[in-house]
Amino acid sequence: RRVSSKEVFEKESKYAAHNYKPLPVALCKGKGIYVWDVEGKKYMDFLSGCSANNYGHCHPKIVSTIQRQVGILHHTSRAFYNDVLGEYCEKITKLFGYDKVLPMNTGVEANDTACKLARKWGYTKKRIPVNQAKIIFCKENFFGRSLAAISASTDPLSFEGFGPYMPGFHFVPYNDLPELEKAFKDPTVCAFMMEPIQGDAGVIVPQDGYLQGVRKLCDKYNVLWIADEIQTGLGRTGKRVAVDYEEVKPDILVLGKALGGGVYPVSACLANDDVMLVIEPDTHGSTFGGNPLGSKVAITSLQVLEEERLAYNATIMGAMFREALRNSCDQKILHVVRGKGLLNATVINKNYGNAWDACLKLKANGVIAKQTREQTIRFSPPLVITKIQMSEAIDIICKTINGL
Ligand SMILES: Cc1ncc(COP(=O)(O)O)c(/C=N/[C@H]2C[C@@H](C(=O)O)C[C@H]2C(=C(F)F)C(F)(F)F)c1O
Repeated sequence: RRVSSKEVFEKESKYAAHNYKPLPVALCKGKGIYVWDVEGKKYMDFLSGCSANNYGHCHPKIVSTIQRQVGILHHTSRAFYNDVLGEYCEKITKLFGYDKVLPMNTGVEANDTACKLARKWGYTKKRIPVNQAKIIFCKENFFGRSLAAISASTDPLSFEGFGPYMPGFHFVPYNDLPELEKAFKDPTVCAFMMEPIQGDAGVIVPQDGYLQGVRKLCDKYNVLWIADEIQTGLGRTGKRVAVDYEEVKPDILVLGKALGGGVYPVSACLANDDVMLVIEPDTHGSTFGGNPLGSKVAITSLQVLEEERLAYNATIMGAMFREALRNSCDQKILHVVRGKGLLNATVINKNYGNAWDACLKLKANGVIAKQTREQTIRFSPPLVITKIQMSEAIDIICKTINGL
């Protein structure tokens, strides 16, 4: 007998920490953009596992890669070499145009690694007095849930009750170059970490030219630019990485989520030798970072991204999505549609209820998505979505929104 949704909800509530309040849907199967719940109901996945499932559920090439490699060699630690890591490092550094990669597992680990690299570079190359290095973050940024990451958060939900906080972390408003320049005047600043589009903040797209402005200011004040592309990277915004929109290169590029094909935690910090080589043997690492199983999956995920031209598909499908919602949804109810590629969000006018209630109604109509803020719904389907599937989803979303 298959378990019921109710039993799934109860068991998880009884035995799992209550660190989330999931949408009440119990999934048991996925294929492409579709998922099924335990009662057999089919949904279109418009969250893509927080943008880890860019390639859709159970992509055949990714599934066969992990099935094959897991039976050959899945973990060695970095105490020894393995025949996959070098191949993966060559592929990812050449694809994104950096000298080297430091392989980690989760997004927050890679961002933490980027901060360690930047501080070490600050002391050895920018001659910042030891333990005085500052890193600048944007208000409303999200880089994970670790103690360092929440020290770089302005969202009480992320940091309240978990102090004391990491010293040397300071804030500027997002999308504000004059404020950023003021902060850079402090010679102890070693880096500026930001998301090219702020995800958790509700898909906040900065003005055109912001990224070029950041690049110029980082050059002028000898500050490392860390771009957190864990959510925006790997085709999600319609480019290989979102910074490609302004043809600028960060000093440290951080990737994660979809890098592991949605089947295995793989994250990465990419940098050139003048930054990367400040880390010497045995001064940083992790048990699973660079393991052959995750590395093999990452090779395949990068292949799929390129072969299936998923960034281009995200551009086309994203434009179709925003166009349709702007034209077919009642503007009284839905007055904002924003994003790039297939990273989009809408804001529901609070006279028509909140985003959570809207997501419950979307679920009833066959689309599952999640709110990021009280009134904001993020829509981020897998990048493999087709025109027919997108038009079907648009019909459901518009019907639901107009019926709020
Ligand atoms: C830009 C960026 N940088 C680093 C990380 C950390 O990566 P991680 O350590 O999780 O692998 C994330 C992770 N984002 C996830 C985590 C999840 C949760 O509730 O924690 C909420 C979710 C999320 C947020 F926050 F915005 C979204 F993707 F749904 F949109 C991220 O988005």
